[in-house]
Amino acid sequence: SIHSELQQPLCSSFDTQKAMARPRPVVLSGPSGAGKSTLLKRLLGEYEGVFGFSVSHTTRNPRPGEENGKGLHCLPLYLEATTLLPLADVLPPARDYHFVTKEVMQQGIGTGDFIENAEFSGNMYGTSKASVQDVQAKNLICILDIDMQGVKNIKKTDLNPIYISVQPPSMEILEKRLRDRQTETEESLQKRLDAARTDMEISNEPGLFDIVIINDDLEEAYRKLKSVLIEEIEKVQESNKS
Ligand SMILES: Nc1ncnc2c1ncn2[C@@H]1O[C@H](COP(=O)(O)OP(=O)(O)OP(=O)(O)O)[C@@H](O)[C@H]1O
Ligand SMILES: Nc1nc2c(ncn2[C@@H]2O[C@H](COP(=O)(O)O)[C@@H](O)[C@H]2O)c(=O)[nH]1
Repeated sequence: SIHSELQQPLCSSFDTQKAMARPRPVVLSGPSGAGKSTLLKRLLGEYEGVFGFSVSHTTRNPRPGEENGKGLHCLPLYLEATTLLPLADVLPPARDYHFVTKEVMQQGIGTGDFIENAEFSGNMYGTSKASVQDVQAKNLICILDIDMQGVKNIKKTDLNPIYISVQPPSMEILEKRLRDRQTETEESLQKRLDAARTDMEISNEPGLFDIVIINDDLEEAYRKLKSVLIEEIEKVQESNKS
């Protein structure tokens, strides 16, 4: 059961004074394949000791190289050690989860262990209270990489994150990226593309996101991501000095 991981009270009941001092979390959303993990990998690499990734729970099967509960990294590590190429830059980033059964997930939802949960492409996903608390306890900027249902549910909490949407330049390019990533079956790919169409439409709803970043040129998208986060980054860097 995930219940044992959750000893502390939830973020929605955090002490207000402490919450004021805590860095604002970041919600990163957008279609599967838009490039969220790619951008996050760079961000976490450039700013060590500033961000912490909220490790979600999911009922989907792990992809090759994905491990239980580690966060965000590049794969495969053994290859990185044996090559001169900067593989971290050319391989897709692996984003880890707590991989659990449906029963465990449902039990956790039932006992109120999740801030939000959603069904996406036939699998369950959720952000546990503990995953956010673990990061916030270290005074780091907590990053939640979640789908649109998650965004809407987080809006009902008092987490008060910065909301960022990462969008592909077009459906055609998204499909190509997802196919080239070689992580999905045809069925899963079609489900993700269906969800992407809705996501692309909704993302421009006024007030939903603080910024919508079109990830066409990666450098440009990364520059925009940094610019929206720099104030919060500098606050954490300042407080790390003291
Ligand atoms: N600007 C870009 N130009 C070309 N390819 C890109 C760009 N950004 C990301 N990619 C590639 O597109 C694929 C999807 O990116 P990534 O895995 O980061 O998406 P994601 O949004 O995290 O997807 P998911 O939600 O399924 O985890 C990867 O293979 C990545 O290398
Ligand atoms: N609502 C939530 N959505 C989540 C969570 N963790 C991941 N996700 C989203 O799921 C899709 C697919 O992810 P993948 O790893 O299977 O490609 C993607 O859009 C993620 O943002 C979560 O805890 N809650």
